[in-house]
Amino acid sequence: MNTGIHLPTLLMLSVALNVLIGALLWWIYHLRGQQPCFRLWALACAAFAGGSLLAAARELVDAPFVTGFVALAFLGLSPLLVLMGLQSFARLPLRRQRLFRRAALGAFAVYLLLIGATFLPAPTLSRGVTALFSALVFSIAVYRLSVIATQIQLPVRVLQVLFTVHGILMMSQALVITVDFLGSGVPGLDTLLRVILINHILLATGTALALPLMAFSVSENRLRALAERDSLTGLYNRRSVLREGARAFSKARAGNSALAVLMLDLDHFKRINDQWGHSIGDEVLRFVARTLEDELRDNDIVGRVGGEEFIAVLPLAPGEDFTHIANRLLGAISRHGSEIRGRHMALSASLGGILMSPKHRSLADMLQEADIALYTAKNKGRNRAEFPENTEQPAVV
Ligand SMILES: Nc1nc2c(ncn2[C@@H]2O[C@H](COP(=O)(O)OP(=O)(O)OP(=O)(O)O)[C@@H](O)[C@H]2O)c(=O)[nH]1
Repeated sequence: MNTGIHLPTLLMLSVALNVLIGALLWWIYHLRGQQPCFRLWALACAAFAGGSLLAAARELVDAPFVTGFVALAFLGLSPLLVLMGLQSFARLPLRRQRLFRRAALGAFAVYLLLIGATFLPAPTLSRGVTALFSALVFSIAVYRLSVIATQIQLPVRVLQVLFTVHGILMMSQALVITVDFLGSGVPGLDTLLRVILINHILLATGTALALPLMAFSVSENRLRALAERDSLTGLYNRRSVLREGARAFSKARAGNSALAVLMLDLDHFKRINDQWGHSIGDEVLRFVARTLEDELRDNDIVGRVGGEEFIAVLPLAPGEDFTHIANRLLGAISRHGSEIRGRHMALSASLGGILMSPKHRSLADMLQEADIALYTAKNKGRNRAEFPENTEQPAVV
């Protein structure tokens, strides 16, 4: 079977690309505060390029130790360095990182022993060992990726596919070589190995390109979370909830649909801090955030806008009564908040709620009225909700 691909050209192209990407990763390593994953991935590219060059030199020079054993050592090291980079990128606790590094070094030592033991009597078998080792490393890398980040789907999925296909390819190579070694004979072995090699080269180059893409997407996500989220509760911060709320306001106006704004403030929160300490106070704030998330829907917009003050912007279905939702929230807070981390406390909140009407020109108008309603709720004794446009519906908590 003619693959139609000139292998030496493809090999040289891939070596050149890996050297270039490796240099880029090394540069990024220095630019980005020496994040170790970039150095490890740069070294992985170098190991792949070096191993490929040495293996290719087999045709030109008669130095089997260098073009065989050393080349295979580099080619096995390359996926291991990719995995070590992923491990470091995942920001695991230091103890687990150290444990993994030791396990990786141990596995590499065993690998070197195996290729060393098989190289002289059966050089082809040592290539099978490299393939098997790479397949194992790729399987672990697929698992590691699934744990890394759940928010950024695409680049992680691309890498997972690359690793999976690469793992399967390497496993097939190991199987083909073993079957042939055991004397069963594989028809067209050379062509088969050549096809596997071509795909191996393409996949390795693809991985080198996808790794920085994945790293940047994750960093971008982390930065965005820092800029948009309240670090204590994970809810939107003031800026984001106002921005998203304003968007929902415009959408509701344009679509002539209903929208409500709720402003919620915990009652006597200072007393909780004073009595139980700040860390329990923080726990209470996290509890309220979780309660809001659980009680509200996915398309509702919720944020923490001050110490113990929260805002929710609720797009409503036709005819939906938002006062029920508001009272349900207050009920959930006082019911489930009676015990936090084993401490009995009478947690409650006050709420001001407002329904969008034609007089509101912006979200700010609604917030202003919701704030006044909240103030009224506090003045009327707290633990209640006030709705200026719905005064016939008393707040029941
Ligand atoms: N634990 C914790 N406390 C905070 C945080 N931000 C603000 N606070 C505290 O929240 C308390 C707010 O107190 P006040 O504004 O007097 O409000 P309050 O005690 O809830 O009284 P009312 O709102 O009138 O019912 C202060 O003690 C702040 O120190 C935070 O992030 N964590």
